Amino acid sequence: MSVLSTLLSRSSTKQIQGPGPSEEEIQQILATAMCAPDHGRLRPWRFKRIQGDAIAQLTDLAVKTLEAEGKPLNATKEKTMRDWLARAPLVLAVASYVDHSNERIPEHERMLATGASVMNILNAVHALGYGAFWSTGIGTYTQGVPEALGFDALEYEFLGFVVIGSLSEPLKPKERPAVTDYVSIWEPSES
Ligand SMILES: Cc1cc2nc3c(=O)[nH]c(=O)nc-3n(C[C@H](O)[C@H](O)[C@H](O)COP(=O)(O)O)c2cc1C
Repeated sequence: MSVLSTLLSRSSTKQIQGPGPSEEEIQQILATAMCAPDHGRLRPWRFKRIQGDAIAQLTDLAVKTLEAEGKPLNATKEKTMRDWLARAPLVLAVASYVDHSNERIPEHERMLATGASVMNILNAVHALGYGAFWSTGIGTYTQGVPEALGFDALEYEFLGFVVIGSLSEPLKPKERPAVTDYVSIWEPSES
């Protein structure tokens, strides 16, 4: 597949299963994250690899923390999340390092760089024939889950999880919006 066909055919999926990418493939996927655009070379992206038994522990942690912080999942949502994560061979937790000492580059630019690094990951996962889904569920918006992963809220903006695995069914082509609905040509006024 050409690079452009890869970019144009990517879509997010939760229809995944084991096995996950090999260690060599994981290194290739993560290397693409390091190629994201990055104002000031701040390298704000941070990832934690969560694999094997640690995924079940993350799932329990998310359920318990959401409950303890007054945002419990209902039974259906809990089951859906548990079933999905039980099939996942690899989860990446994503955070952006805030670096309060740097006043030159606004924080939103660091978050954009981290977002771009995740986009590279999603595309690399797809290029290698795997599936992925970026989620800000799984207790992302709690205090306890990011903290347990080592992403203290004072230093990091926690941006959720990328759940990765082999496709359990082929990706369905997805209808995408027309470019013209979102892009126009600027015509400067003559005055
Ligand atoms: C930062 C971020 C967080 C997201 N969190 C969720 C989420 O918690 N739940 C969800 O259903 N989709 C979430 N999405 C959307 C999916 O990851 C996915 O992009 C969406 O289903 C559209 O699929 P596509 O990537 O094939 O266009 C999130 C997307 C982004 C960029």
